[in-house]
Amino acid sequence: MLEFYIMLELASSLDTEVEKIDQPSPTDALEDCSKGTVESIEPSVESMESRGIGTMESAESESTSCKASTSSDTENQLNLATIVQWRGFFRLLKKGPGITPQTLPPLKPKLTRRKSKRIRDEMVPQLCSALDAELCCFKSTWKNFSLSELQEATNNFSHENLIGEGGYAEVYKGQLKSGKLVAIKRLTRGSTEEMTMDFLSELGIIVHVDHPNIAKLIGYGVEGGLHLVLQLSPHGSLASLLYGPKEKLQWCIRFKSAVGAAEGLSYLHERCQRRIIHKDIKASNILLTEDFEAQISDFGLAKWLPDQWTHHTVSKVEGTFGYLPPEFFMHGVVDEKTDVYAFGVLLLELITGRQAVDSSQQSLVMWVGSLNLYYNVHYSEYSNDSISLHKFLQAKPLIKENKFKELADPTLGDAYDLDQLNRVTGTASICIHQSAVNRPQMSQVVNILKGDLSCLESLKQHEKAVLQRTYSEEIHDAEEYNSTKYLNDLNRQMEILLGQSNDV
Ligand SMILES: Nc1ncnc2c1ncn2[C@@H]1O[C@H](COP(=O)(O)OP(=O)(O)OP(=O)(O)O)[C@@H](O)[C@H]1O
Repeated sequence: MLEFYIMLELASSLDTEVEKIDQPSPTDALEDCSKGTVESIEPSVESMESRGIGTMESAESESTSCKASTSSDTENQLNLATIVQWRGFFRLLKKGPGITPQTLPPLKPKLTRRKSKRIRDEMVPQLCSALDAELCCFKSTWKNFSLSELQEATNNFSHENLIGEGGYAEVYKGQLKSGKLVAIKRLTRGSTEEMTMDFLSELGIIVHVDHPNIAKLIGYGVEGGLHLVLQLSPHGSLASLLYGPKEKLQWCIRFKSAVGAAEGLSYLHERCQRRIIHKDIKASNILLTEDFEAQISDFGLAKWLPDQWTHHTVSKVEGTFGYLPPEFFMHGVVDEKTDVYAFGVLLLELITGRQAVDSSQQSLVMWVGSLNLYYNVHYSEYSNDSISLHKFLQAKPLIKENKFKELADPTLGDAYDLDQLNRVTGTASICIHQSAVNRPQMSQVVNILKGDLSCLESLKQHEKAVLQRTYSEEIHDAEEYNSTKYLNDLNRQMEILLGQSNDV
């Protein structure tokens, strides 16, 4: 009866709500679901500043690789249903403690009205039943923290407890009554709607993941703002260790975190319940546990892709400058290879100790390119006769000219394992391959980093297959698109985007 009343109440504003679906918004998986909940959250947020320069946004519309058409009635019904569901969800979040599986609204992918209607019609019934089952896995252990508990834990969000700041949030170190140390992420930037999207997106993704290399959520708080309570990573992020005032990172920690982050990404892409694309892999989003195990964090921009979608297309530039691949710039294409490219840039950071974009706005990818240090990888140069990484990399100018010293972080001195450095550099080269199809999958990256090179053979076959299709226009374009053009484009995009972000 109550739901019927809310539906009536909402029906009058439905047109407005439906219109909102076409408007730009930052998150995906839970975006539609969260429409209409914004007013009901009422977070008292202190700061509504615009987002950080390092993270960019512009107007968005999204599409998938699938064709689409349907009636708007179905969509209105879906929209209304999800609005009602999310209102209930937020009431529950406020009430706590814990969320039971039955009370949560199902997740569904974001599908814009114009471009993805048919797939929505086809998918929703399947999704609902599949998701109902999945909701049983929802983490009812998450605790709902009151504002006073969070204030007590953080000494009233004191400046001394501030351990991190991102484009969207402030992160405070806290100690719970039990003595447990936590990190409390308080969403502070963007409009109320944007913060809500981020919050829901992060919750909606984290609920599906469980892996040693993914940050762990302990609970949340929706009183006096939106808060995520996470396990504290005592060493902070890779960025804080690589670029902070602390002692320089030893090579063994760099290598361990590269492997750990690769394992976490491989899990997100290939082994968890959903195909999850993180979309914002970067040094500040890789946290380190007590024993320097890497944990991927910050799922505010993450997307999940249904299996039948080859990729997702966005017209909104979101992510972090310096980590975005060419196909994203050119066509707005998002898929696993978006993360693979960003991971390649992260590897370059670990090797060189240089930021993806430095203070003079120079991109690391361009810097390495301009030094002509790339391996310019062609798998065909790898010979099956001798399955050794040395062979695979031997032909490359970097090794030949013994240029490692130019590339490696000078603070490392000679304190690195040459074999590992070889592997990491070779992996970085193939991850930032300008053509997404030639980048490896993350499970292959894990294998190569660990020294198992058997996947190079399948990459080589794949490369051959791609080359055989050179008559197709698309591939022809890709061939034509040489590294000089790529660097020029990257440069141009950087200027455009910096112009954009400076305008924000
Ligand atoms: N669990 C944690 N333990 C320790 N430090 C953390 C934790 N979570 C976040 N931080 C610190 O806070 C910083 C900002 O966190 P986070 O990246 O989640 O915020 P954000 O606003 O979403 O950032 P972004 O601009 O990348 O989207 C991190 O780079 C890290 O230094």
